[in-house]
Amino acid sequence: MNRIPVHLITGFLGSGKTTFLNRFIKERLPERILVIENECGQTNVDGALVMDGVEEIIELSAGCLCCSLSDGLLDILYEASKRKEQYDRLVIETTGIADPSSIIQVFLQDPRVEKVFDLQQVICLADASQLQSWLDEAEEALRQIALADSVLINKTDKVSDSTRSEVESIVRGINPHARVFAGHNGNFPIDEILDTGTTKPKTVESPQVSSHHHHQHEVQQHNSHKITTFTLTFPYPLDLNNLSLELNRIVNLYHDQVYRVKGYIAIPNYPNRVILQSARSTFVATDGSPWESSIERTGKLVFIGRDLNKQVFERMFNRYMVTD
Ligand SMILES: Nc1nc2c(ncn2[C@@H]2O[C@H](COP(=O)(O)OP(=O)(O)OP(=O)(O)O)[C@@H](O)[C@H]2O)c(=O)[nH]1
Repeated sequence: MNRIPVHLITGFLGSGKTTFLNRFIKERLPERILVIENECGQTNVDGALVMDGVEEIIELSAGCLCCSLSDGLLDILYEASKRKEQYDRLVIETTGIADPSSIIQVFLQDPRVEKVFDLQQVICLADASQLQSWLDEAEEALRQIALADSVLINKTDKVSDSTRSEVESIVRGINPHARVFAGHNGNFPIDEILDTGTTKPKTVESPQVSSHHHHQHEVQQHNSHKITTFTLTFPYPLDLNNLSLELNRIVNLYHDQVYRVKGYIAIPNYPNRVILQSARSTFVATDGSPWESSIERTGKLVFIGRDLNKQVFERMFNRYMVTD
């Protein structure tokens, strides 16, 4: 069954989420896009703007997501899933102060949701003129960048070229795995953005490190923000049955430190890549694209978190490598 593609739009207050969303909707016409707005309190000025150009407006009685974010979202998604013939895509716009991991979790954890919806991208808008100060003030701004598949640096018309490149390097420092685009008034290449994400070959799935370079991983640390991100690569398939216990252990032990893990692995005698991911909660394994016969069955997992020691994780995972 074809699942509904879902795109999560995050970004700090006033960064241009709604402006981008409006462009997105116009560009994807005649697709029907269901928009879920996560506005605290007011429902909602943005809603009217966003619906402009959408063929069908679906009223969801479950109401606004508000502050009990994930619970509200689940109800809304259950309701939206009953009417899935009425739209082609789902876009969720979060409030500026949301920590996206709780929303990502909902898509990974709930089997009823997972069956119908496919969270394909986390897209983060960043205001080029404000990002530095938001990062200094708010942990959520940092997480939004850290967890994004694409970061759209918006409002470049308001800054000099040098500020713009400074902002770009801050973003890349926090999240070296994201694709970074710069632009203004929400004007960004939608098709390229839709080609990023955990399940997209161009980003996580494409083995950028060849299997001949075993264990040469990058370790990136953005010093002022202490976000650590590193990639583990596995030259061989992994024993998923036994690894699962280890994954549960990671979730329990490192709950406060590991924000996001995403990537794919090979498991012995299985024809497809297995996509593994977690957002501060249970790991979820789903079916990925088939292994082409000419390609070695390797794996790659990206970790994003705070003060993580890569070697610890490397040792944990390497125990489950199946080398024969
Ligand atoms: N100068 C300039 N203004 C912009 C740009 N993009 C958006 N704006 C304006 O910035 C303001 C905020 O844009 P929104 O799209 O509402 O931002 P948002 O992230 O949805 O805002 P919240 O929902 O309040 O967090 C609006 O007045 C937009 O017209 C841009 O690239 N340049």
